[in-house]
Amino acid sequence: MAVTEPKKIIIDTDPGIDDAMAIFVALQSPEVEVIGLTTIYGNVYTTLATRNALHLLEVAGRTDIPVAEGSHVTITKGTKLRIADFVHGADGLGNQNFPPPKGKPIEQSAAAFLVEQANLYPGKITVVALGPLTNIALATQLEPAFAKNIGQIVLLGGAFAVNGNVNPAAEANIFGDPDAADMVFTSGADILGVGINVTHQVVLTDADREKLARSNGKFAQYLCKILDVYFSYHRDAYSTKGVYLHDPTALLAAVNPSLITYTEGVVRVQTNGITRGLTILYNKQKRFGEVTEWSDKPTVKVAVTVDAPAVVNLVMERLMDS
Ligand SMILES: O=c1[nH]cnc2c1ncn2[C@@H]1O[C@H](CO)[C@@H](O)[C@H]1O
Repeated sequence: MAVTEPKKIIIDTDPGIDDAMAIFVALQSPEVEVIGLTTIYGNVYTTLATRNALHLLEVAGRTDIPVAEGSHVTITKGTKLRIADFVHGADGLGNQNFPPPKGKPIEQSAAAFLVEQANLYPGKITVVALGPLTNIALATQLEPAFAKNIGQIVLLGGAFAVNGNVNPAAEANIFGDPDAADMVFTSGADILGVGINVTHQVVLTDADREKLARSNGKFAQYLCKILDVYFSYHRDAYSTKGVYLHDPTALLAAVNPSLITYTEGVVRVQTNGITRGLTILYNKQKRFGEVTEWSDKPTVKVAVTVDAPAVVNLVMERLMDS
């Protein structure tokens, strides 16, 4: 029997409670091999994202996985960042005051690590991007062949034909660095965008959390501790009975593409004005008579539907079986 090699993935992350969940699910997924974490601002500042990434790997007993620290500023060197500590707690991990990690990030920057790995394993690496897209955009600037060399980029970002979660126009990861997002979407890489139009269908309920709490799984137990802040944010902000599994859904779309369906088209990102961060997919159903900002740009995949019960089940199973 032919044994299929696990898919090599690099998770670009801003941990973050749902990031922690996605990282743990990835470590429990035999279909993939996590070859590195790269860090970015978003849910927390980049320095704290690095600290949390190292901490999560220590919790998992996987300090063999390198962490490369990413950018502290946007692709246009912007320093006024929007940090979602009100979603994840001031420490990004549910205000638990975890001790500082013992480990350190590698010397290489996130962008340099991404470029190096894509060159080492051309066409073989999947980047799962769970935060603003600055590091990926930097990688395309550092190495013009990056878009060609990287296997796939599965990114959590955008709100396709629905309201955003920062404001009615914009989703948080795209809003974090719209210029970088537009560069990545038009880079020519094989991209699958998973937006909140899809992830808002994937809800972990109170009953699911109680089931996690009753299990002996190491990751399930850890997550139950940090999930409180995430649940109370959702109770205040939405009328959903539970929390959205944004990052785990994007991760599982990379692990098992049959969990989602997608459409194809050209995505551009609004980079200024009141709709800064808006993602617009041109679905190619109309042949426009004139040249538009979408003309002659590379096509990407955008997720349309998700098997939400299957995603929730997989997340639960893998966290409980740890
Ligand atoms: O309401 C929100 N504002 C800002 N960020 C959010 C909100 N809800 C979730 N996230 C975070 O942003 C990504 C999804 O857009 C997820 O990583 C999630 O943790």
